[in-house]
Amino acid sequence: MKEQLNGCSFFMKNFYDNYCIFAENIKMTTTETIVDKLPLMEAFYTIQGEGFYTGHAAYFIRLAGCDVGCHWCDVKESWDENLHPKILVSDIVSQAEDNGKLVVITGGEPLMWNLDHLTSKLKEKGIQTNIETSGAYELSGFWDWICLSPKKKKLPTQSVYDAANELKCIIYNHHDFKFAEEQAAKVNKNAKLYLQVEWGKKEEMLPLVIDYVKNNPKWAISTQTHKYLDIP
Ligand SMILES: C[S@@+](CC[C@H](N)C(=O)[O-])C[C@H]1O[C@@H](n2cnc3c(N)ncnc32)[C@H](O)[C@@H]1O
Ligand SMILES: Nc1nc2[nH]cc(C(=O)O)c2c(=O)[nH]1
Ligand code: SF4
Ligand SMILES: [Mg+2]
Repeated sequence: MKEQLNGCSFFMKNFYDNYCIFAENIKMTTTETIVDKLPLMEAFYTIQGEGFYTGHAAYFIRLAGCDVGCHWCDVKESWDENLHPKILVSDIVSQAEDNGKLVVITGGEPLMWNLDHLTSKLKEKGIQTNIETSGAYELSGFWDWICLSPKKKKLPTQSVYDAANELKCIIYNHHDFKFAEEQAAKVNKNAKLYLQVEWGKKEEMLPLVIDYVKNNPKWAISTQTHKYLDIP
């Protein structure tokens, strides 16, 4: 019996050691090989124009690639990742270091890529990491602030509903108010709630958004202030 137990614990220890080596290898592969480069459309230092951080200086890193297909998207040039160069994460981070203390990762849909490596390197440099995402892919990365802007065409994953700090719903038509309420019911209860009018529909829809927020004060208005300020 004792021999059997000894054998068993030897087996378990061996299994555990091998598992740790296996897990470490996977970690190394994802960190070093798969995501040492990311498709970058542009990076620019500006003022956050939307949501909770409106008005704060921020360095925007716009990763390329998106398959969600919003017909009113204001950055369709980002959709095809093949049109943009793959840049070393170390170079993206060193550029960010020269441009303030807050980075916003956007796109395209940034969560198409595993963002663990990029965000851990930014955090190592003491930079705050915020993300703008539709939530259509599983959450990766280490975040100080997550802005979830859900889209009907490709709904968010549970991982993003659970971790979001703000929910920013775009109002293009009347049905979008209903969709916004459905999304508010799915996001974690601490998330701040914003309605943002679709830029091309603001003359028609902004008065409705203003009335809606006055009648439903759990919501606040987010406007694309950078477009009024005529900055990037
Ligand atoms: C270009 S998207 C990139 C990040 C991510 N794909 C997403 O949709 O959240 C950045 C933000 O702009 C919003 N947005 C895009 N086009 C817009 C438009 N025409 N009017 C208002 N907001 C818009 C998105 O909903 C999102 O909150
Ligand atoms: N100034 C400024 N603020 C922004 N907030 C979210 C943006 C985005 O495109 O993700 C954006 C942007 O493109 N410019
Ligand atoms: S998910 Fe974001 S980047 Fe993709 S089409 Fe919609 S607004 Fe544009
Ligand atoms: Mg924008």
